[in-house]
Amino acid sequence: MKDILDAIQSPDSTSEDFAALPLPESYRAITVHKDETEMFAGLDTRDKDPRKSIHLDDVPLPELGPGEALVAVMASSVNYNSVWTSIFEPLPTFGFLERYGKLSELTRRHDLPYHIIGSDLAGVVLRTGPGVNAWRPGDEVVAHCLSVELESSDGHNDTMLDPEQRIWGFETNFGGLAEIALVKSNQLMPKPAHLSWEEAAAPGLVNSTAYRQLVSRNGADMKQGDNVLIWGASGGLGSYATQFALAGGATPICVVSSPQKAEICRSMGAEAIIDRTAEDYKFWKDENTQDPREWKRFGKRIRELTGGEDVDIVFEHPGRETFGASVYVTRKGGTIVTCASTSGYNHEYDNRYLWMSLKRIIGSHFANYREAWEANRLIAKGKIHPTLSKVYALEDTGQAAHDVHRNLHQGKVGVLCLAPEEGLGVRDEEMRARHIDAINRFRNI
Ligand SMILES: C/C=C/C(=O)SCCNC(=O)CCNC(=O)[C@H](O)C(C)(C)COP(=O)(O)OP(=O)(O)OC[C@H]1O[C@@H](n2cnc3c(N)ncnc32)[C@H](O)[C@@H]1OP(=O)(O)O
Ligand SMILES: NC(=O)C1=CN([C@@H]2O[C@H](COP(=O)(O)OP(=O)(O)OC[C@H]3O[C@@H](n4cnc5c(N)ncnc54)[C@H](OP(=O)(O)O)[C@@H]3O)[C@@H](O)[C@H]2O)C=CC1
Repeated sequence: MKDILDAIQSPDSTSEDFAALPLPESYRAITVHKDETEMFAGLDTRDKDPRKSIHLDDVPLPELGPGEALVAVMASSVNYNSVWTSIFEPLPTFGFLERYGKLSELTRRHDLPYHIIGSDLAGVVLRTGPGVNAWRPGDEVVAHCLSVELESSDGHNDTMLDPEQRIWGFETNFGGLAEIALVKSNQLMPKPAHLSWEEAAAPGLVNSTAYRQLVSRNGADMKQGDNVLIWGASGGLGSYATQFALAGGATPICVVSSPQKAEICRSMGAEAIIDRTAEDYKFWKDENTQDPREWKRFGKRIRELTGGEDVDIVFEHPGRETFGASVYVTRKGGTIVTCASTSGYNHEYDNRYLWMSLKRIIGSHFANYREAWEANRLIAKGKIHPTLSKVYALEDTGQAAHDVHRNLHQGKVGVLCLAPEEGLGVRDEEMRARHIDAINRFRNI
């Protein structure tokens, strides 16, 4: 592993040097264990502690197949899907690996008693399998997390519709929270040159998801002048949705839960901000009953902030707790676009406000390769910036996931894998200098 790291850090290394490097038989990886999926049985979601289920193991290097690449991972990031994996909710991910393992001789590699998790990476290609022409050993890359087979016609207009669509490092094995990752080569994209490894690894999953959900024609198809209500506007998804709204000429109405988070949104350029804690919205009277008067109070507050307008788009992901309010406050003909249900997946809303006002609910999930590429291109051009706040060592991934689970973080949380320290991997210092304040906006807050 030391030779790999030396090659990555030497400016003189060529593609041939990387191709000639011997690969280790094993590597360090963040895992959950199949024999521990019941460890939190009976506990409330909040009390399930990722620090107990997340392990740092030495694992054997997987065999490289056609169309695949082995990547030396310099840095990764914590996504909420790794929180779900680590608390075995809503399902243990081993069922996904078992199902994938049944698909073919090659996919059987994924069905193991341990799951190497993580759906982001920035690093360097070490080897490519047969049939890979677009990438070579030595290429500096980031990886998006869409894994598809594309053997069915269904996925050929939009690869997210492939029946064998999976999220790498969640529904497949050999994810990014490790020293080496196995990806399909059509997950690879160029690493933005002005960013360090950990900065480059931070946007991937959430930036691509927010791009499809908000900007793409497959999502809400946001246009100039739209009012966009963004839940968790300084969180993983929300910090990119806020940037997309501002960059696209829309008006974000940012919902956050503290003055500090409100300040972060303000520093991104947002003006309309709602602190849901300070304003104490209680959309549910009890576990089964919502309070439409609270939806209305929330809607009035939005109108105050917009000069009397309702929102064209709601960027939804909290789910059960907020969904009734989200449907209510959307303007006539507007769109609620949802990609998650953090607070519960059985949503309830008053359907009269949907059909009578001709609103639409759109389901959105990650992004196809083109959408992920376009989202990454915006990062590479310095039009959208990473929202990295804190960086952990690989062995502290459990603590990092715990922070995200408990909503103690801002923006994105990074993890150093092979990178020995923060700040390495910047290839375009001049461009970096132009954007340094925006790049550092979330750091250490
Ligand atoms: C990028 C980051 C993303 C995120 O962070 S997202 C947040 C994290 N992700 C999640 O929380 C999602 C986790 N996944 C799940 O909870 C489950 O994954 C799903 C609920 C999405 C699906 O559950 P399942 O049991 O895998 O799917 P079924 O479709 O219910 O399949 C079970 C059997 O039911 C059959 N079936 C499906 N649709 C129908 C139908 N319309 N009529 C009759 N049968 C149907 C299937 O074929 C299959 O059958 P057979 O077991 O024999 O293969
Ligand atoms: N389908 C897909 O492709 C994707 C789905 N996801 C899912 O989206 C969800 C959010 O992910 P991500 O943004 O990375 O997570 P984060 O935890 O980084 O951010 C979410 C933010 O939402 C806000 N929030 C959380 N719970 C509630 C609630 N009950 N009511 C109102 N606001 C709430 C919080 O902000 P505050 O406290 O400031 O209000 C929180 O910071 C997760 O469930 C994740 O699995 C994520 C990426 C892709």
